[in-house]
Amino acid sequence: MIELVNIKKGFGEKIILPDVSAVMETGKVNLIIGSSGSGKTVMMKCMVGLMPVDQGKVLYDGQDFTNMSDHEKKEIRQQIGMLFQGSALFDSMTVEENVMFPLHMFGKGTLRDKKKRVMECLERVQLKDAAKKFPAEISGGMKKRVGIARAIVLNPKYLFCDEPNSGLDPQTSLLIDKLIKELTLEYNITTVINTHDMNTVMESGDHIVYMYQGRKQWEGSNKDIIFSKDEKLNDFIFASDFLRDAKEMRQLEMFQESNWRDKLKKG
Ligand SMILES: Nc1ncnc2c1ncn2[C@@H]1O[C@H](COP(=O)(O)OP(=O)(O)OP(=O)(O)O)[C@@H](O)[C@H]1O
Repeated sequence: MIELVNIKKGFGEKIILPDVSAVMETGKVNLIIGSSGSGKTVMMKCMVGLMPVDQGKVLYDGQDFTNMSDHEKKEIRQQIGMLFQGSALFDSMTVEENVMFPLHMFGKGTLRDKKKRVMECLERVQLKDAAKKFPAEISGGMKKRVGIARAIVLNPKYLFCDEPNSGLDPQTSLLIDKLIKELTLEYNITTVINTHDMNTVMESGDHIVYMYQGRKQWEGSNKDIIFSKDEKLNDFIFASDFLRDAKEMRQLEMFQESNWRDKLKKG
């Protein structure tokens, strides 16, 4: 579990996150959503320590990351996997070498053990056959999967994904979402995804934090969204007439489920 406690972050006079508190839950896909400029990336960078916070703290399973020594921070960082926007693979390295990279940096054990672990991860993302290829020789979806294999190679407790679906077609996006969700459950990872993708929200949003102008405007699950009365959230998620209609249809379907009265009361 990752907790943000009263995080404040600004640049000069400009305050981006005035006071954010949120919990990223273990074994769940936690999504940070919000329009452009709402502070999602700044929040994620504060969480992983790429940006120092002005006030407040970030706790990793109860440990105060914000006030740790560099040595202690390094230990937490080794438990963090990151999937960057655009995959950020090294072009001059093969798929296998890209996935090996974190093991060379931080991993213990023999070269043989490391190679075995790399192949396990490539197998998990169904890319064993592409091990000797270079990034230029594979598709965007495959690159994302290499990025995922690299992010999980050190068995992370925490996984951060920045816009994992950017540049992918809807079908490939769904496959990537499914893979991230499966890995999250399989290894009980605290996964945090920064996304604009509404498919991801509706399919993978176990826990969603909606940011509006640097503040946490709403939080809940993909099921709660259907019944949310928060106008800003509704304008953001159900932006088109088509999606508003789809929401109403889904509400009708869910009304027929047993606990609909509770959902309505909750809002
Ligand atoms: N290093 C920086 N220096 C100054 N301002 C910054 C810096 N990084 C971000 N900002 C500002 O913080 C605000 C929030 O930016 P952020 O990148 O977090 O938005 P976002 O919600 O991730 O947007 P997008 O969805 O477009 O990626 C923006 O106004 C941005 O200009």
